[in-house]
Amino acid sequence: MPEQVTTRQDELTLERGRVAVRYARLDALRREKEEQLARVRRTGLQGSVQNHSERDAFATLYEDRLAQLYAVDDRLVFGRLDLDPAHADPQGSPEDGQRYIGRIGLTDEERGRLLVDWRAAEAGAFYQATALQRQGVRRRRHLMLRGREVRDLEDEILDPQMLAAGEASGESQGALLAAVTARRTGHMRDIVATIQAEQDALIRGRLPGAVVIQGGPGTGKTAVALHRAAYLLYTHRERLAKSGVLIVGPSDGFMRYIERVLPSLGETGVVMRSLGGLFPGVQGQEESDPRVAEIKGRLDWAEIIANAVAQRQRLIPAPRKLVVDGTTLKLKPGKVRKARDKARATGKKHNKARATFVKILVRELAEQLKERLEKSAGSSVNRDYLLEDVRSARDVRIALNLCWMPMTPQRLVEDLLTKESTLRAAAPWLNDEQVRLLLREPGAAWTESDVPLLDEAAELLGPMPESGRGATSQTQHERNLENARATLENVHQTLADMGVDGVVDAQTLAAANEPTQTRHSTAEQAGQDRTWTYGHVVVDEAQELSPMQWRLLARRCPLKSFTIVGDIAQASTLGASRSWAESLDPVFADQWRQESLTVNYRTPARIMRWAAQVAREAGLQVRQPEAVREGEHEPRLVCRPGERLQDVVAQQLDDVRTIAPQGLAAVIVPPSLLADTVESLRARHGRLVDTTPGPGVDIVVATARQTKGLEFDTVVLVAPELIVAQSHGVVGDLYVSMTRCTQALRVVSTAAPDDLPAGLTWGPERRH
Ligand SMILES: Nc1ncnc2c1ncn2[C@@H]1O[C@H](COP(=O)(O)OP(=O)(O)OP(=O)(O)O)[C@@H](O)[C@H]1O
Repeated sequence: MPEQVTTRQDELTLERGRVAVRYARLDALRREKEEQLARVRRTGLQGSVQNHSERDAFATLYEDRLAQLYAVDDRLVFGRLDLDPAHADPQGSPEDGQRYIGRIGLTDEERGRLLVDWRAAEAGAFYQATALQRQGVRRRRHLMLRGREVRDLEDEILDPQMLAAGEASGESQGALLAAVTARRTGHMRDIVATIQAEQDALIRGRLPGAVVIQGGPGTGKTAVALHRAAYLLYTHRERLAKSGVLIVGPSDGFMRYIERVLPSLGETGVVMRSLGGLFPGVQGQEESDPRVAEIKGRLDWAEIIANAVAQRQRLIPAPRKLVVDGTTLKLKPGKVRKARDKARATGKKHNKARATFVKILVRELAEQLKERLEKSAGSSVNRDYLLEDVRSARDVRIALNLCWMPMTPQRLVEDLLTKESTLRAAAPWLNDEQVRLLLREPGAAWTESDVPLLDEAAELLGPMPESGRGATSQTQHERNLENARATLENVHQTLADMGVDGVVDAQTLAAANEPTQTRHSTAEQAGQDRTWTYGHVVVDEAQELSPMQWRLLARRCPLKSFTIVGDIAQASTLGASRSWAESLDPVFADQWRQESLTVNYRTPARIMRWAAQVAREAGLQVRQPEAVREGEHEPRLVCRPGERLQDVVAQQLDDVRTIAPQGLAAVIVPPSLLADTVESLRARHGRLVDTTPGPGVDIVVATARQTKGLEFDTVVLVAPELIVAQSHGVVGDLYVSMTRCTQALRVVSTAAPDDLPAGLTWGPERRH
């Protein structure tokens, strides 16, 4: 035994030295880039526009590279492959036949390979090789670092000859188990060191087309989706750096939970948005009534919005008198109809087609004016001089606006949702109850289910007519873009000569030249532009999306290159689909494929069995994923009819926190109990309690909906019967809540056991 300990110590010492070499190279590169950046900035503001563009292009490049070099500091290196000679790096590495895998690729001064980026093809074997299919790998070594320090290592021997030579095999579960049992912080961590083979195959899947990844709770769907985004950006950088990748999640809380994963993988160029944030300038809040969300999610809204727009192109029932410069003219119904038909026939959007409508009628009115003036003056008048008089006359403006008003999407949707007659006219098939549910007070905050309606409206209305200033700046923008393109040809050659990697595109550079704007990256520009089309879209918790939300997303990526992850059984919205085909066929026809993930890395098996039982009792078809560990703590149902609910909650929370004293606990409540529970627990625990995870927060109190996608060490789930009732009988929310913990679960209720959702009370060991 002492012999083995010594060997292991030797290996650890060896690896510490080698890892230190890689960090030294990282530090050297940072210094180098910092100096280059400082030098570029020092070049000052003199010179031509072209010089500025070049300087800015270099500066952007160095800044991006520096951000990446700083982002990968934590656990830079995590793996080593020992290879058969035939598979060794042709480029060579300082340690012959050994390949180190890390967050980014690094080479030394002699261009020897110090570190292989985990996304490179040569790193694939680290995740995929098995004893049966070695892919040239003799040994796979996991290096476990904390910060820069190598704390431990773990070997997996795949080559039988090495085993025969006395090397211990090891199943390499240690790194994985350490990762899945680690304390939760409220922020998702990357899984780059322990990606499993079935996950890796999905991460490296091809770019075109739509893939939906179905998996039960905790199977790593979110992790896979994010690592796939990083992989695609690395592998298809030329294409995706210009068009960008959009990542969509269910809520802002969820987006905060995942926001650090991609930067830790060295990627910052993605646009991340919750469903409520997909329309620039609007932050839609959660729709409080699920029935309203369901109605607004129906595909009917494409027709309702189209009707509403068409109804803004009005006819007049009888001739209307208009005074222009003291002369009375007549706006005739037949002429208005003709102008409307012609404007519609242009096929342009409402705000643009309006110009045709106005032009025709102004011309017609000018003709009338000409005739009148000629009659009274007895001499001929040039109609062209009269056009401006007619156009700017107050009566004319009012009359034409009433017929064809330029309109913002916000105004159109606001009118629909606040004026009963407008709503009924656009959607005559809605019944009284539906109309009652939809109507709201003017000025009410936008909700996330309004967002696709606004987008639909924007699609049909088009931008508002541009002011003169806007038009000029558009021309200026085009000029800048042209200039940027010319510059780039020059710059890319210089960069290539210098051996610097990275991409700057013309859009980014053009934005840099626009003095009134702050400089925006591709991601920032994309996020602010509704009509931006992305190269790839990642959708998480996709089972919740309504048909209207899918319609919006399809518009954001006409190439239909999507990674969609979700779990049909976790659906909790009223209109959620019962199958992927129901959701995806209307958008992707047969151009999508389904994959699945089968192993739960979060929830212990003993908790998962209980959750699956509850789901099945409610008629959900759940395929219980195999859990990586059984777990140490039996989940408990604490049913105390007649007691004060908040007392039981407080007591169970204290109890469960002893299991993971440093950990993150969640108290998951039905919406009706949120405020009371926060108040009661704040009175006991003060600032440790909050409604979202954050620094200094040990206890998160939230509804099931708000905890979707998140995870905690321990969970106290309160009043399951109310959670189901307040989701209108849908059991998805309860199922989600039961699967959020990594260690221990308590389900607390003061209702009679018979009133609890089916499946919760089975197994006498759960009654306490
Ligand atoms: N290969 C892995 N190595 C280490 N941890 C992993 C691995 N795969 C998943 N995990 C961890 O398991 C937990 C669950 O992952 P994730 O949130 O991606 O699952 P999910 O399928 O999206 O869950 P849900 O649908 O229940 O929200 C996370 O903490 C994640 O980091």
